[in-house]
Amino acid sequence: MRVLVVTAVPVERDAVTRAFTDEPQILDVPGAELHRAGAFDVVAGGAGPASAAAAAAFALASGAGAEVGPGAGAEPYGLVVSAGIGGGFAPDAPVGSLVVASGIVAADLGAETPDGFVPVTALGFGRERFVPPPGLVRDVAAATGALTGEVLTVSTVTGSAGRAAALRTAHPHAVAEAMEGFGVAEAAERLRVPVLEIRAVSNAVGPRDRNAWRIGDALAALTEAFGKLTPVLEGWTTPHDRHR
Ligand SMILES: O=C(O)c1cccc(C(=O)CC[C@H]2O[C@@H](n3cnc4c(=O)[nH]cnc43)[C@H](O)[C@@H]2O)c1
Repeated sequence: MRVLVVTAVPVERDAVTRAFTDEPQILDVPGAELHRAGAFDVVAGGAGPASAAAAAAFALASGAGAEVGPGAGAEPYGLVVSAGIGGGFAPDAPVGSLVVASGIVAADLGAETPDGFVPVTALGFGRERFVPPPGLVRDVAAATGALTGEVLTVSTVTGSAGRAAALRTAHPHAVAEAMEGFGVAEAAERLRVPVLEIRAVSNAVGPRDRNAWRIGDALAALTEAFGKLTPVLEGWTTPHDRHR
């Protein structure tokens, strides 16, 4: 099974491919540059849900997921993974920890009203959550030592204790936030490809302190996690474990 991984920035992409090789094969497909390492095609699609959705959609539609060669079928990608660094909610997800999303949630998609934030579904359209395959989430977490919980997709990085508290009140099962997961999930859903989100925690969600971000440590944790994924994916039986 070929896996598409979507990161925001090139250093995250390279942290993923480094788990397998120092010299990934580079494939230019319309709208995306795929770095191929083993079963993983990795694209740095840009920051934010819109960039991530566009990059994921182009890569998925490119046909690059089709295996070629003797005995191979024309299989599309079997899994899409939104991956990178992220902010962790204290105390559950400390800096340096790894998170696998049990739910991928659009936390700021909706409307502000005098009574507070109203999610898009309460407005009568759209969706606010994708649920990755539960068995795969469990197995990836077990193999990598990751925590599981909801990962919020936000368009604005949280920068205050008040906003962090409000997000946790609205999403009590949230353990992390990042900016791409929901966009990747939207693209994957259109082709009925299962989706995962894996985040290495580089900073705490809360008052902005860019100097405290531990990006190098988080990128190393991401590399280590992807190095442990191959046996998990080889043992995964997709039809029995679909997302909802
Ligand atoms: O400055 C650098 O060297 C650097 C290296 C790697 C990545 C970055 C980024 O800024 C990545 C942005 C990416 O990270 C996610 N992220 C990380 N922390 C948070 C957060 O607290 N809240 C939301 N998103 C976060 C996010 O997915 C960004 O797209 C810089």
